[in-house]
Amino acid sequence: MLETLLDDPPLWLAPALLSADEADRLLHHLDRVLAWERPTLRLYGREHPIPRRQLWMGDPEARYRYSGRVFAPSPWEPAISALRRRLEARLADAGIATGFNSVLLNRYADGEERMGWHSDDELELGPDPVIAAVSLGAERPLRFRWRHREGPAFNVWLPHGSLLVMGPGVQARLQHALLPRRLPGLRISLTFRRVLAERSPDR
Ligand SMILES: O=C(O)CCC(=O)C(=O)O
Ligand SMILES: [Fe+2]
Repeated sequence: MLETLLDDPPLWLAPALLSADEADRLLHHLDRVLAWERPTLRLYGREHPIPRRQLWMGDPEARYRYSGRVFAPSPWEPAISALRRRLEARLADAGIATGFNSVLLNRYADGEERMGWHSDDELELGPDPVIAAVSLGAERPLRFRWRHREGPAFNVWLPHGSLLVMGPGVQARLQHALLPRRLPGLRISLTFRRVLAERSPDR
């Protein structure tokens, strides 16, 4: 069920949170119904469209800062609320407390679309966040590297319908990226988070 990929800090994978049928249906549903956005990032005074599409969703108070801007989340879409309940139940069974109140959805049209190196270590996530990532569509590797070169970089391949859990310490000690690859096919990921209201930006 939950395989341990790394002990310290903990990284867990459930290769089949969803059945292939459920994952297919959810992929096409989300692709069709969501109002996907392609915001721009400001880098050295120039605006660059991000190399993927995305959408923030969550409770109204779960405001989020991203690239110097504050986002108010879209309201929960029913299929995503259902997925949240299901993965929270699965994690509770494994003794992992969550309380997710927001999710970042990422849509990669093909292998060219990507996300660069980062840690999800924004202040509003608190010091040791647990982040749960559901993957749908094309199987691609999430690449990890140690911030202080404690070990070699490694790939985690994320199958259609899988759940990857980044436990306490993963953001502090590692970075991750979805690098471009010559792979065809749409991929959507959902990264569930808990934004702490008292740390949430108020503008
Ligand atoms: O698409 C992925 O699997 C990675 C997404 C990610 O790192 C994020 O949403 O912060
Ligand atoms: Fe991330």
